[in-house]
Amino acid sequence: AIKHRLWPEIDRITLEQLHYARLEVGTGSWQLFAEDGDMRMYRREEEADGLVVDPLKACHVVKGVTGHEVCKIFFSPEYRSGWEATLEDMTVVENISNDTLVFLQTHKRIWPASQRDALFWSHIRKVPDEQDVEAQDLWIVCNQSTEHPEYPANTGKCVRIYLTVCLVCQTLVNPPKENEEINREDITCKITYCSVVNPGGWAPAAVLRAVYKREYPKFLKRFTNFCIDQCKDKPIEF
Ligand SMILES: O=S(=O)(CCO)c1ccc(-c2ccc(C3CCCC3)c([C@H]3C[C@H]3c3ccccn3)c2)cc1
Repeated sequence: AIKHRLWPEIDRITLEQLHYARLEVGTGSWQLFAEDGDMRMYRREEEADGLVVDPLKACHVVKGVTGHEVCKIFFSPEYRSGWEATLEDMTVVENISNDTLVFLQTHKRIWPASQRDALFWSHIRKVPDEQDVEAQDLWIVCNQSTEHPEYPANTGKCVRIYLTVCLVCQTLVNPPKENEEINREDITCKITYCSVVNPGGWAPAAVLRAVYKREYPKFLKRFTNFCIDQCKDKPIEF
C-alpha cells in the first residue's frame, strides 16, 4: 500500500511515545499530583517561552477490559462524545488509513482561558511486547498536532493548542481453571497515558495548572468507566 506523506513522522513519533510511556516514573522528576484507587497522576512543571507545558503521565489499572478494547475506544471517533466531556465539536478531516485519522476538535471554553481547538493525527497500533513474552501484545494510540492547509491555526474564535498524547495499554490475563474459557473477571488492563500540551495562546500558569489538576483525573476516570461500560456485555476482544 502506498504510504501517506505523514507516515515517517507518524511511525517515528509513535515509537518515541511508546518508549517514553514505558519509562518508569521513578526516573526523572515526576511529581504525584492526583490519586484515585489504582490511578496515579504525575506531572513535571515545565514552561516554554512563558507558557505552562507541564508533561503529564498517568498510570491506571482497569479490570474487565483489554488493551485492544481501550485503545480502540480512545481512537474511534464514534465513541468520543461519550467520554470526552470537554468536547464541543469534532470532525475527522482526513482518513489516512484504517489506523490513522486526522481530527479537528474544539473544546468547551474553560473560564478564564479562551476557547481552544486542536488539529492532530491519531494513530492506533499493536506492538509486540519484546520485553515480556508472557504478556499479551501492547496497544498504543498516539495523537500528535499537525498542520492542514484547510484548517490554519488561530483564524477563527479558537486558540490552537499543540499536543502530543499517547495511550499505551497492556492486557494481563489471569489464567482460568482447566478447560474453562477466559471471562472478563480474568483480564486486567494496565494503562499509561502521557500528554504534553502547549496551550497555544497565553493563559495564566496558575489557571492552567488548576484546569489540568481538575480536568485530567476527571477525564481519565470518565474515559475508563466508559470503556468498562461499553465492553461489559460484549465478547472479549484481545
Ligand atoms: O487525550 S486527548 O488527545 C483526547 C482527545 O480529545 C486530549 C486531551 C486533552 C486536551 C486538552 C488540552 C488542553 C486543554 C486546556 C488548554 C487551555 C485550557 C484548556 C484542554 C481543556 C479542555 C480541558 C481538559 C484538560 C485536560 C483533560 C481534558 N480536558 C484539553 C486535548 C486532547
